[in-house]
Amino acid sequence: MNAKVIDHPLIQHKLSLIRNIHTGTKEFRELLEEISMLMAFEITRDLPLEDVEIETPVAKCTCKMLSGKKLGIVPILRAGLGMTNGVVRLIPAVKVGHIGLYRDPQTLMPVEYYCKLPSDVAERDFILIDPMLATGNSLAASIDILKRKGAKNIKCMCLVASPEGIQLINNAHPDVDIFVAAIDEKLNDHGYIVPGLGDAGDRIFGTK
Ligand SMILES: O=P(O)(O)OC[C@H]1O[C@H](OP(=O)(O)OP(=O)(O)O)[C@H](O)[C@@H]1O
Ligand SMILES: O=c1cc[nH]c(=O)[nH]1
Ligand SMILES: [Mg+2]
Repeated sequence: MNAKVIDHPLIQHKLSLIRNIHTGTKEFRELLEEISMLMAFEITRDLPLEDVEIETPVAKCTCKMLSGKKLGIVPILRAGLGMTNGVVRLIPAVKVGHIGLYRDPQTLMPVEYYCKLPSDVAERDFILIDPMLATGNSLAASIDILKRKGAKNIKCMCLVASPEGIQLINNAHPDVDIFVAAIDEKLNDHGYIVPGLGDAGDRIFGTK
């Protein structure tokens, strides 16, 4: 299974606060941004480094810096926006694409309404961002879009996943690694993750 649970205590603590029905919009947003930053720290741990010569106030030395690998992040609208700033704060020069999808409540299938990606998709490694991986249909469709445009190296960053969603991505896109803060128990009859955190988009933007 290409799913890794990032079980750092700080992430787990903040996730529990986020799940709480009594956590309001302001706190929800702040916590989600903090968790995103912590998750991005782990997801980027294999970024390549190169040697550079640096002169400190004391001596010259050989140090490590990022080798300049081209990276892009792609939040899936709307809820993915809630995890974007945390990553951008960690990687300030990262290019940001957007894929707009909403899940039809009857069919649970994604409906695409927007797509704007960096022009050099084929040259970049991507992190797709969406807090909720429920049926997996939205994430699978987004991976399809990125691959059709030429992306070859895609990772996914989700806050909470269902076992069903992870299975679907593994079957459809076995080359794609998924990083999550938690794998919950199941989906309910309406395709919501149980226990989950409710509707992530509504909780981030205060629309319900
Ligand atoms: O795995 P799935 O079954 O496809 O469900 C997950 C999708 O549902 C939510 O978005 P939603 O459709 O509510 O749109 P929103 O972000 O605009 O609220 C969530 O942010 C995912 O994109
Ligand atoms: O539990 C879920 C499932 C889909 N979308 C959400 O925001 N939450
Ligand atoms: Mg929603």
